[in-house]
Amino acid sequence: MKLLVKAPAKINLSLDVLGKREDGYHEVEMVMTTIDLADHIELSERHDQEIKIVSQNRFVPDDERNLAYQAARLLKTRCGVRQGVEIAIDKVIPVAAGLAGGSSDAAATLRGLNTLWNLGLSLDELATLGAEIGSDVSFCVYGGTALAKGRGENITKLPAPPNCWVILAKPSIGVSTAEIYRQLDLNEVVHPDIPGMIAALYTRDYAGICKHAGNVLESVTLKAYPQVAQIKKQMQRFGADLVLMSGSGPTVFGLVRHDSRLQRIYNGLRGFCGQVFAVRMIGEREQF
Ligand SMILES: C[C@@](CO)(OP(=O)(O)O)[C@H](O)COP(=O)(O)OP(=O)(O)OC[C@H]1O[C@@H](n2ccc(N)nc2=O)[C@H](O)[C@@H]1O
Ligand SMILES: Nc1ncnc2c1ncn2[C@@H]1O[C@H](COP(=O)(O)OP(=O)(O)O)[C@@H](O)[C@H]1O
Repeated sequence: MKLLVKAPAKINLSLDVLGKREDGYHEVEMVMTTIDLADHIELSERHDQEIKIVSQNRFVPDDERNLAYQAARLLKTRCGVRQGVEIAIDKVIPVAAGLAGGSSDAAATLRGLNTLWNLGLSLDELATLGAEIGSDVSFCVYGGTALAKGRGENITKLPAPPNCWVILAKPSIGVSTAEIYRQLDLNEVVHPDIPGMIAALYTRDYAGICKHAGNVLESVTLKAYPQVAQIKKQMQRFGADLVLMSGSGPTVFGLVRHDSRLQRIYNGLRGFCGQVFAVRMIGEREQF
């Protein structure tokens, strides 16, 4: 039997870091939302016990370093599953981009195998397991829009943002999340107004969302990679309503409501930047 699962990317509308923890991670508060840019994962039953990763993308590891592999191995061990699986990843989300591509592949694998292997686990149980794989996996298990606390695994559902376009610009560099957190100096950052962002989501206030968005990791990535700061400036100049880096970067996203302005920004960035996408927010939890 085969099963197709969608693994959508996320953007961080807000990302605040409150402090460093004893376990080496940082205490965060993030408002995250899923967007309509997704990897496609095909899960096929195998009659041996192996987990096999197949992907055409040379940046995607095909062994146990792959987060989807780790998701399958975790479910196999915890639920005592004997069967194997082939996980074919059709990679659309740029790798190491701040868009949680690997985390979303892991989350989609957890959801998909829960069905394929008839395990009967709830989304909450899958999200708890996901946290063992990576900080962003729990959010990706649910999708939609949420406040993420702790190291990212403590999820509270939020209303979807009002409908708008998201333009993503990914320069041809990859960024190490661990390295960006390591270089963060909390004395230097301006903390975003997370309660303001949450209130704006509840009142469907698009201008309020743009006003209260912020990402403290920009203080590191924009300095270390001037091309990211330059893309941000370009997108602002082309007239996006909000321009912000997603996660640890290097992807920069812009929000716009009007099609005419979307065209102008999209055309202006193409040729100037490695990869450019124009997508919709999903915002709501999907039925998986
Ligand atoms: C920055 C964010 C924002 O959504 O996303 P990305 O830019 O990776 O997409 C996340 O916090 C990333 O989540 P994720 O990529 O799952 O991180 P993990 O694999 O758990 O951790 C990678 C490394 O980042 C650091 N890390 C991560 C999360 C956190 N709350 N504090 C940290 O200090 C740790 O050094 C850890 O070893
Ligand atoms: N399924 C996967 N897809 C992409 N990258 C993966 C995957 N599994 C593991 N990785 C590794 O995770 C790292 C981070 O990739 P990714 O999840 O795309 O970025 P980010 O954490 O910035 O959102 C990459 O360097 C890659 O080697």
